[in-house]
Parts: sequence; structure tokens; C-alpha cells
Amino acid sequence: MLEHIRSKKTRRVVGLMSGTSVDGIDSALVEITGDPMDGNVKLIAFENNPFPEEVKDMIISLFDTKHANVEQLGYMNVLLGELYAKAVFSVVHKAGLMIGDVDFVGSHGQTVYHHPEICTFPLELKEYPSDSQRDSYSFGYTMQIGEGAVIAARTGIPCVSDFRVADMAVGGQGAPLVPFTEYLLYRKKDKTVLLQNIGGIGNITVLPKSCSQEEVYAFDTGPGNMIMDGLIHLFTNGEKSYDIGGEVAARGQVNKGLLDTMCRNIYFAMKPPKSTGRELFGKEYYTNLFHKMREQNISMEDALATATEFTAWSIEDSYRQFIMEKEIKRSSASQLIIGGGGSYNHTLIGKIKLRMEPFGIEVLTQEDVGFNSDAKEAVAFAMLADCAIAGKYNNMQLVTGACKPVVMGKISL
Ligand SMILES: Nc1ncnc2c1ncn2[C@@H]1O[C@H](COP(=O)(O)OP(=O)(O)OP(=O)(O)O)[C@@H](O)[C@H]1O
Ligand SMILES: CC(=O)N[C@H]1[C@@H]2OC[C@@H](O2)[C@@H](O)[C@@H]1O[C@H](C)C(=O)O
Repeated sequence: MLEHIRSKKTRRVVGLMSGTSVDGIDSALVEITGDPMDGNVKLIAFENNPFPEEVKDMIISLFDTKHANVEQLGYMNVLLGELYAKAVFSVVHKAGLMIGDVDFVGSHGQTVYHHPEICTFPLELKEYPSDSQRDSYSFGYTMQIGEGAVIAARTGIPCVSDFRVADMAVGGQGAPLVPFTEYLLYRKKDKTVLLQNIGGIGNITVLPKSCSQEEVYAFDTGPGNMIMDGLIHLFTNGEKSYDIGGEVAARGQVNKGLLDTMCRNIYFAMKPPKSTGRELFGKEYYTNLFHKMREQNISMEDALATATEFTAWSIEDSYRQFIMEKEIKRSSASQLIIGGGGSYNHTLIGKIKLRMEPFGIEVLTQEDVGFNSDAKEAVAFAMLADCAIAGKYNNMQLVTGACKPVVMGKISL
């Protein structure tokens, strides 16, 4: 079955992504031509299927490790598999094609837990360590659900899923993974390009001028929209799930005292490779922050202005601490291209521009450079799946800290 697909010059692939914002499923139908490493990809159709409210609530309840249980986890793994399969049919239909016209699916799944502890476990063993030796090693773990076998069964085509665990098994953070495809699609001969994704979490990729794959580095910058989304949800009693266009934040004033405290979070002092998630900046974090804000009589507008400034600050701080010096030596970065839902928040973009332009960096959005911001991550998982089908390495060691190259993605035939 795979030989037949591998022999095709052009593969039609559906990439699926549902991110840390838990807003829905992004599906991208693409055509990939030539070698998976050529980066020759054409977007045929894109669709976003928002999660029904009750599904969103069920996913969010899984983030609460004190109350979530294995029964819910098992159920949601299959339910999400069904919803992803439905999303495949939907984007194929939108493209005016039939399911049989697609060769395979690449599905990220839904992250429900991410614990990127540095792995001290010996990678290859001549003999398995004793129980006491094993207990003294630490290892990272991560969990993405949305069963690939269900997607393959419903669609009748192979599905590549569960990418992150292979990188973690060789000591990597298992995140971020999109830099691999950004290297294939965005690198430039004449300038250094910075790609900032602002989803639930923010992450940056540095593509040095004329870089080789080994020179690319990337890491999570901290919260993207997660804290802003959480605060507006609490301030409006669940009426609003995000600050459309950043309009609420635009009316507020930044609370400097609170911002300073937020900036002192330990995550920002950690050196890359690093990745984060809801475990650090999720419900517990923004609920505590909300209570603190209420105690200090901070208005919703000022709260949103402060959280928006915090995200902008985390991007500038990441640049100053971990990128600037290296890139000045090389030739200096000249472009920061912003993607993800945060790129539609005009107040946030304005704040990032104010902070980054003094470094001589032009701030653009994915749309400004001719790409589709919404489709980017779904396209990336189609490309990562294309490598997996071809048996090609698709992790980036410098980005994740993995000890060796691996082929990420499990194939359900
Ligand atoms: N028009 C808009 N105005 C302001 N913010 C917006 C707008 N549209 C989307 N967003 C923000 O973008 C978020 C969704 O972003 P995105 O889909 O990139 O996240 P994700 O892929 O779930 O996250 P991650 O990349 O961390 O996995 C929303 O929760 C919201 O905060
Ligand atoms: C564990 C996990 O799901 N991480 C996500 C999250 O959302 C953004 C950032 O944190 C990034 O590290 C990653 O997603 C993108 C798709 C990535 O792997 O590149």
C-alpha cells in the first residue's frame, strides 16, 4: 500500500491540526510534488471546523489532571478521531474531490498534556537498567489524542498521527515541530527570517540567512493568546472567548506592577531548547491572575491591555535573550513574520511592532508574504506526514534537543 503512494510524483494529502486554543479543527488539502524535502507544496483547500461547545468543554476538562479520568480520555480519543475524519471529508468536499482522490492524512491530534522534562534515560541499551537505576532517570512525556486508526477506518486511507512521541523518545522536547516545514518553505538566501506563531502558545523559528537544516533553531516564547482568552472568558462570564481584533485591550492601560510580576515567570529565564503549554500558562495561571486583578479593581480593559503587552514583551524578551546576539554576528535578522490567530489581534501586532522595530526588524503577517496564516500548521502536518510515509527523518535536533534524527508519526493503514 505504501509502495504505491511512495512511487507517486504528486501526493494529495490532508493535514489536520487542532491547537492549544481548542477552537476547532483546521484541515488543509495540499498537493506535494517531488521529494518531501523539496518543499513543493500547493494548498488546494482549507477549512476550519469549530469544536461544538460541549466537545470544547470535554477537552478542557481533560486538562484538569486532578479530575480527568482514563474513561474520559479513552472516549475523547475516539470521539476526536471521528471529528477529524469528518473534517477530512469536509475539506475534500470543499475542494470538489472524492475521498479516494486523497493519498493519506497527517493528523497532529489534540495535545492534552505536555511535560517536556529533560530525558536522562540512556537512549540505546545493551541491557535494560535495574528498577532502581530506572527510577533515578527522568523522562519527558506528551499526549496527543484523536485516534489515527479511527481516521484511517472512516476514510479508508492511511493516517499518520502521534508525531511528538518519537522525538521525545530520543530525548527531545517533542515541540515545536513546525520549524522543519518552515525551513523547507521560508528560508532565504539574502536575509534572516524570524517566524513567530501566536496560537494558544507562542513559538518562534529562526531561519538564518542561507541556513542549512542544522542551523535552524526555534522554541516556545511563552503564552500566545492563552492568557488573553482566559481573562476575557472570566471577565465576561463566558460570553466572549477572545478579544476580537484586540478592541478591548486597545481601550485599556497596562498595569506596570502586574506586568513586571508576570515577566518574572521562571519560563522566560530558561534557555532553549524549551517548550511549554497549558500546564504552565493554562486555567490555573489565568484564574489566579483574574482573582488578583479583581482584588486590585483592575478593569477588563486594563486586564486585557496588560495580558496583550505581556505576550508582546515575551516575544521581544525571547529575541533579546536568545536570538539577537547570534544573529547580529551573522548579519542581523530583518523580518519577523507573524502567524496564528494572534495575527488578527491588531492591538497585539501594534505592540509587537513598537517593541521590535527599534531593532531594525520589519514586522509582517503571513498574509503580507503571500501565505495563509490559518492553514500553516495544518499544511505542516501534511508535510511531516509525507516524510513519515517516505521513511524520511522529520525532526530537528537543534530545535527540540533530540539526540538523534527520527521519523516522527505512526502510520495507521
Ligand atoms: N479576529 C481575531 N482577533 C483577535 N484574536 C483572534 C482572532 N482570531 C483568532 N484569534 C486568536 O487566535 C486564537 C486561535 O489561534 P490559533 O488557531 O493559531 O491557535 P492554536 O493553533 O489553537 O494554538 P497553538 O498554535 O498554540 O497550538 C484564538 O483563541 C484567539 O485568541
Ligand atoms: C505540545 C504542543 O502541542 N505544543 C504546541 C503548542 O502550540 C504552539 C507551541 O505550543 C508549539 O510548541 C506546538 O505546536 C506547534 C504546532 C509546533 O509543534 O510547531
